[in-house]
Amino acid sequence: GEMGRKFVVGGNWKMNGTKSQINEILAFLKQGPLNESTEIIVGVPAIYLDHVKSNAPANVEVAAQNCYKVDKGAFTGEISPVMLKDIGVNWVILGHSERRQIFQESDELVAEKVSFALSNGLRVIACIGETLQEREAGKTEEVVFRQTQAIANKIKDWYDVVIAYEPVWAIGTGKTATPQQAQEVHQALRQWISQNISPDVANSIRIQYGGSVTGANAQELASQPDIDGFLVGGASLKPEFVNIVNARQ
Ligand SMILES: O=C(COP(=O)(O)O)NO
Repeated sequence: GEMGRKFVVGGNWKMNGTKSQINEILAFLKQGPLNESTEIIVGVPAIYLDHVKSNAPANVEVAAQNCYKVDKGAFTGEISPVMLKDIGVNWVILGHSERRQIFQESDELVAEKVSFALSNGLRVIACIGETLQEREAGKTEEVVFRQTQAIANKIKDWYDVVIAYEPVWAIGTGKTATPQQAQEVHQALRQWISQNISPDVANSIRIQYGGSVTGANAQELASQPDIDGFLVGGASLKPEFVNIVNARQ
């Protein structure tokens, strides 16, 4: 990728899959062919993490879709980053818009989760993005800067962080941001990072685009200089995910 940033494509399965459906996904991932120079991470429902970890191809990393901000204790239903490391899971998706919108996770809680996950040796895909209302009010940049600032307030090192910019109005809607719309936000965010964190972090951090990415639109999006990969929902459950992984040669 640009400036030596390794292209990274995440597949967020969300709350989808049975063991047999997952085995079908693993089969098409195994068949590939998957571009060797692209980093691939699949976001798996927690209950299947060990199964996928044990059966995924070597070049496919496994991520949890959430975890808590404490290592153990009386937090019924929650998952600890320590447990994820214990079963060899090295990635976690945090702050997904569905966690923020449906499960009311605040910027603060997301930032605490990111910080705790990193301090426990996990790598993080940190999700940000504006709602349609915020975009229509011209607040897109204000929102994504605020969400990134909240994380910056809690962490020191960014080398184990990938940012996923996912405009909420494009998630699951079939309404994809145009390559220009996406590039504009990615570029503004990278600029903001350069000014508010450091030029080094700005140049090296990967910023994924997410929101109705498909095999048909992935290549044009991938050609944008500040788009370093994708976080794919619906299409990651289908064989076309292979085309999305290979969108940048
Ligand atoms: O939420 C998403 C995007 O979902 P879709 O690709 O289904 O729009 N990625 O985390």
